[in-house]
Amino acid sequence: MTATIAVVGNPNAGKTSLFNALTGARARIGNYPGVTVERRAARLTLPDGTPIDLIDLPGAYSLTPRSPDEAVTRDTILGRQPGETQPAAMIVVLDATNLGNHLRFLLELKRLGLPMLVALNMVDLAARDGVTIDTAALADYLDMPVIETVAVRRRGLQSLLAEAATLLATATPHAAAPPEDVRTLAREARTLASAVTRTTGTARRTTTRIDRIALHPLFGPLILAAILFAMFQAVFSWAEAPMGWIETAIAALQAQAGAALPDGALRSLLVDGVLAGVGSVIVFLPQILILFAFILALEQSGYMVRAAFIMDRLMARVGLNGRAFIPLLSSFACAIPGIMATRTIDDPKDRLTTLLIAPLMTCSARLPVYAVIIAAFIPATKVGWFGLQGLVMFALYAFGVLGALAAAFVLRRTVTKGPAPSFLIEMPKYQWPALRDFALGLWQRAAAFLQRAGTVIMAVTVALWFLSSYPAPPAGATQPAIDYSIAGRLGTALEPVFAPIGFNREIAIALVPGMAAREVAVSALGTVYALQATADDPGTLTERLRNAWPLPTALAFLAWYVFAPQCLSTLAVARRETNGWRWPAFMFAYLFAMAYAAAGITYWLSKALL
Ligand SMILES: Nc1nc2c(ncn2[C@@H]2O[C@H](COP(=O)(O)OP(=O)(O)OP(=O)(O)O)[C@@H](O)[C@H]2O)c(=O)[nH]1
Ligand SMILES: [Mg+2]
Repeated sequence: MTATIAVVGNPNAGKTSLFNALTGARARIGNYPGVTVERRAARLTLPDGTPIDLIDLPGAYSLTPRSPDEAVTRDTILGRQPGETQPAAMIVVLDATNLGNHLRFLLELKRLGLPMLVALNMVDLAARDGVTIDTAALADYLDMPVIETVAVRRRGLQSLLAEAATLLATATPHAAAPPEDVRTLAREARTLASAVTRTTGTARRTTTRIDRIALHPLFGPLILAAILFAMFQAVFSWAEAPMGWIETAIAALQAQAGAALPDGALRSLLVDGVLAGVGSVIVFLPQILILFAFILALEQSGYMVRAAFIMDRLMARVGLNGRAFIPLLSSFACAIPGIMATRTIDDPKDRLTTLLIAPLMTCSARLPVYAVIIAAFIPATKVGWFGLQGLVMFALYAFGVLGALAAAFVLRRTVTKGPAPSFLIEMPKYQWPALRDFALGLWQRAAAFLQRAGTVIMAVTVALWFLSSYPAPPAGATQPAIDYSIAGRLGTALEPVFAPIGFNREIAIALVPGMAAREVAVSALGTVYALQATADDPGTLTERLRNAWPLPTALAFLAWYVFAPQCLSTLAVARRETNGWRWPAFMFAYLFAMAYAAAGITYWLSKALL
């Protein structure tokens, strides 16, 4: 059997960066504690030819877990994970700039008696801070190899692997020592750290200086608001040109396919189904990339945790702590990693609340929905310095956040009642995002988006095209063809449910496949309206919507999507994370009620006012 080596250490020490560098894996990294929440393994060959399985683990402070992710780490190290044996050895990753704290966990691990070696990581940042470490003395004291590494620059990896090979070949496990009191270990760690560390006066100066402004009680929140605001303005203004190119390309493809194929079902499937549907989603790639670029920069620079800290006071008002802010901010990308990130929250009720409100954060799949409607109904004028479209987008995100806070407020007083949790989190050091990781992260998101467009969205769109085209209308039919189709009838059946909130039959049709993925609502509208269009109408989806929907309907549709309970994958992940259908069912129900109410209120109010 292949031996396993576990990569262990405190949160944010650079374990996953090291794991990626050693195995070529592409696991998520970020400059804040709690990025990795699951174990992950990859095969690797040591210099002497031995194959091993390297296991990346969630960061932990000790073998006494405080949250579900730390429990995974303990169970893996102790060999308690079902179907797994204890690792043959451990690579303990230490942050060279934070030895005093990180050595404590190492000293605790050492008592287990497993062969160990130390990756003294982030020595580049230590040097920046004027910190040097006497590696030989540290190795001597600990009685194990200590190798300096810079995981993000792939420095020290060869020596690390060579030592790992020697360790596996020669070391025999010691007898385990009984666990030691935490305080004794902490004292030993601090003494050891100061004995091997030389500091010139500049330590952590940069970070402290930036934090004096970034965490300032007045400037802090202003800076955070400005960053988020700039993000939404950028999503609109920077993406405009590339979106135009993609639109032109798709229109050209449609024209070519239309000219090349004879009039009939195949042409309609390709032009009105696949190209109109999938094309209407792909157009949003530039916007999604800009959004992700901002989120990645926030995650990797170290600002994310500051944002959580600034938000803590507001979060406390609704009964959550700042810790919850990180999963919630990740949910701007997608609720699924957001929900998984709640594993780092120690208090179960706090965790459940965060998990239940995560879908209210506007995920990137909702961006196309918002953008289509905004482009169709909100004029591209300027309000002062800002574009009106960007402002509306910002407002929609803000409504999502306010909805989440309101939901948390109510939940914490009813179903997830419990004591107010305290907020304790380590502030990471600021640093520029590593270009390679940044580019890779962006590429992964783009690939995932295009893959969804090519699989789920394409499949659902094609299915919808069939349902909207068949049965074909009888000869001499007077009504539009879609009236006779299965989807048309389904839409007509659902219409009464949605008519009170201003939704028409086409929206009712689009909402059903939109459960698969939220963007599908856009591709579905693209297909449904393309099928309804007459042959000599070359309009885009935007133009078609503008003609077909009154403004109150469009606004109600936006309001619906702020709260929409859709996306089956989110419900499935909620089921997995809460071990049952009870909470996902609750989540669906309360989100549906909120969406319905919000859309209804928006519809009737705007109808009365406009
Ligand atoms: N300058 C520098 N940055 C590093 C080094 N290793 C990792 N980083 C950065 O440190 C941050 C944390 O890296 P991760 O690999 O996600 O840390 P982790 O230990 O897996 O963190 P958790 O999964 O949260 O426990 C990232 O922003 C990395 O880019 C290093 O040697 N030098
Ligand atoms: Mg990690």
